Amino acid sequence: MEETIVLVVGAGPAGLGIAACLTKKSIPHIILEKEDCCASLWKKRTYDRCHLHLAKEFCSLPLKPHAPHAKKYLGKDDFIDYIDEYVSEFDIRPRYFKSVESASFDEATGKWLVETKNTLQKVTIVFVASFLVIATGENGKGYIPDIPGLKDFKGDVLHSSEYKSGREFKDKNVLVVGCGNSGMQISYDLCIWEPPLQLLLEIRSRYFHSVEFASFDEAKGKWIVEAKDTLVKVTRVFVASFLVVATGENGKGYIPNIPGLKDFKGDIMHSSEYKSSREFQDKNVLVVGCGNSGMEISYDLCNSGANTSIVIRNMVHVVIREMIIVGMHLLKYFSLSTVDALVTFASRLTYWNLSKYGICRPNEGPFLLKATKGRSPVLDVGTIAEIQSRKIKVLPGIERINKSKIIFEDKVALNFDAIIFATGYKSTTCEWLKDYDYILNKDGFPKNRFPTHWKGNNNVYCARLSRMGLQGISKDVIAIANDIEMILRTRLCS
Ligand SMILES: NC(=O)C1=CN([C@@H]2O[C@H](COP(=O)(O)OP(=O)(O)OC[C@H]3O[C@@H](n4cnc5c(N)ncnc54)[C@H](OP(=O)(O)O)[C@@H]3O)[C@@H](O)[C@H]2O)C=CC1
Ligand SMILES: O=C(O)C(=O)Cc1c[nH]c2ccccc12
Repeated sequence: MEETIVLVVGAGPAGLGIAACLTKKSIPHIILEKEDCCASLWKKRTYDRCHLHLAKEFCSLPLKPHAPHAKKYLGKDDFIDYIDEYVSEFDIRPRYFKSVESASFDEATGKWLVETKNTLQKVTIVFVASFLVIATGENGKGYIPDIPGLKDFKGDVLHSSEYKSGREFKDKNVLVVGCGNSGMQISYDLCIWEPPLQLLLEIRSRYFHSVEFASFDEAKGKWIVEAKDTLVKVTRVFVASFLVVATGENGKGYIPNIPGLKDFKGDIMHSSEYKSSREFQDKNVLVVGCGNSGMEISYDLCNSGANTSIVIRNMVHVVIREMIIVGMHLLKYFSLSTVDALVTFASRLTYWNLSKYGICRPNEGPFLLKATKGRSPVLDVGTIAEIQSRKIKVLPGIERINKSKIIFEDKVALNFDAIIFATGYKSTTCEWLKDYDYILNKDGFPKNRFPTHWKGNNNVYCARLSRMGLQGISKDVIAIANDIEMILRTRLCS
C-alpha cells in the first residue's frame, strides 16, 4: 500500500523546493506535474538569452546555495543545470508507468482501495488502507478466536504472524487483541513507527499529470485531487491531508481581446513561445507590453535586425539590476518607502526623464508596486539605450487591428508582419482548485496578506505566489514545510 501525507501540484522550482524540505524532514509526499519534465517553464517556455535578473544569492532554493564558482547572474541553462542537480541531489525523481486504475473511498469501512497497474509489466496490485491485527496465537498456525460477528467485520483482520511493520497502519485506528509478547511488541511497533529512510526513495514527481479538479472533503478532512495522465489518458484520484499549490503566477499566457485580432494577416505569438529573433530578421515586429518580457524581447529583436516597435500604454519603473540588488540588501535594515525613494532617486540619476520617449515613472515606488500589485520594475538589459537612439520605437495602446494594419490610440495606423504579446500571464489555479476560497481570491492570488499569504484553511498552501521572485519562493517553501511538520508533530502527540 502506498499512502501519502503531502500532495504537491507542480514540479517547478517551488514544487522541487518543498520536496527537498519535506524529504529532509522525512515527510512523505507526492508531486504531480502535467509536463514531461520538471521546471517546464524554464525548460520549454523561456527564450534562449534569458538570464536571472537577480544575483545568485537571491536565486537559490532551500538547502542548496549556488556554487561559489557559479556566475553572479545565472543564464537560463545555468539555472536549469542547478535545478537538475537539485533534483538528483534530493532524489526527486519521476515515477512512470505505475498507473492507479481506480481509487475509491469505502464509506462503510472507512478505508481506501487503490488498484495500481504497472503498465510495463501489466500486473495489478490492490492496496487496502486499514487493518485489524489479532495477536492471540503462538507458534504453529496462528489462532484467531471465534468472536461473534468477526466474519462480518468491515475492517481488515490479520494474525500477528502476518504482521510486518507499522507502515500500513500509520494514522489508522488499530486494535491489537492479545497481551503476550507478540501483542505487546506489535503495539509498541505500531505506536512508534516512523517512515524508514528507504521511504525517501519513494518520493517521486509524477510527470504527465494534469490536475483537473481539487476539492476539500469536509467529512473526511482530506483533499481529493483528480489528475489526468496525459500519456495514457486515464484519470487518477489522489487523497492527501495537505495540498501544496506550486503552480505559480505565470499559469497561462494572456493575450488581450483586441478588435480585429483574429483577422490579423501576420504572425501572432505570446512571449512564452518566443525563443530567438531568428525568424524575425528584417520584419516589422510589434511587441505589446512593457514588462521585463516585452523589454528584453524588443532588445533581442532589435539587436538582430528586426524593425522593432513596443507598445507602452502605462507608467513603468526602469532600473538597472544592481539598484534592485542593493535595494534588497537595504530592505533588511530600512523601510520599504525609504528603499523605494533611494532606488527611484538612483533611477532618476541614471535615466533622468524618459517621458519624451513615452516612458513615465509611476508615483508608487518599485518595491511597493511589486509587493502590492505584483508589477515588476523593468530591469534594463540595454533596451532603453535602443529606445533613446530610436532603433526601438515606442507606441501607445492599440485601438484595433485591420488586416495587417494596426491602429493605435493616437489614430496612427502602421503595418506589421508579426505581433508578440508580452502581456503577461493569468493564473489558472482557480479553474481546478474548486475550494480556492480557502486560500485564494478569484484572480488566483492569496487572500491573506504578506507574510502569511502561503497558508490557507484546511491544510492548503500556495508555494510561489509571494510575487518576490525566487527568494520569495524559497522563504515560502521553508515556512510551508515547517508548518506541515508542526501540524504532524502536534497530531502525533495528541
Ligand atoms: N530575466 C528575467 O528574470 C525575466 C523575468 N521576468 C519576470 O516574469 C514575470 C512576467 O513578466 P512579463 O511576461 O513581462 O509580464 P508582466 O505581467 O510583468 O507585464 C505585462 C505587460 O503587458 C502590459 N499589457 C497588458 N495588457 C496590455 C494591452 N492590452 N496592451 C498593452 N500592454 C498591455 C502591461 O502593462 P499595463 O497593463 O500596465 O499597460 C505590462 O507592462 C515578471 O515578474 C517579470 O519581471 C520576465 C522576463 C525576464
Ligand atoms: O521576478 C521578477 O519579477 C524580477 O524581475 C526579479 C525580482 C524579484 N524580486 C524583485 C523585487 C523587486 C524588483 C524585482 C524583483
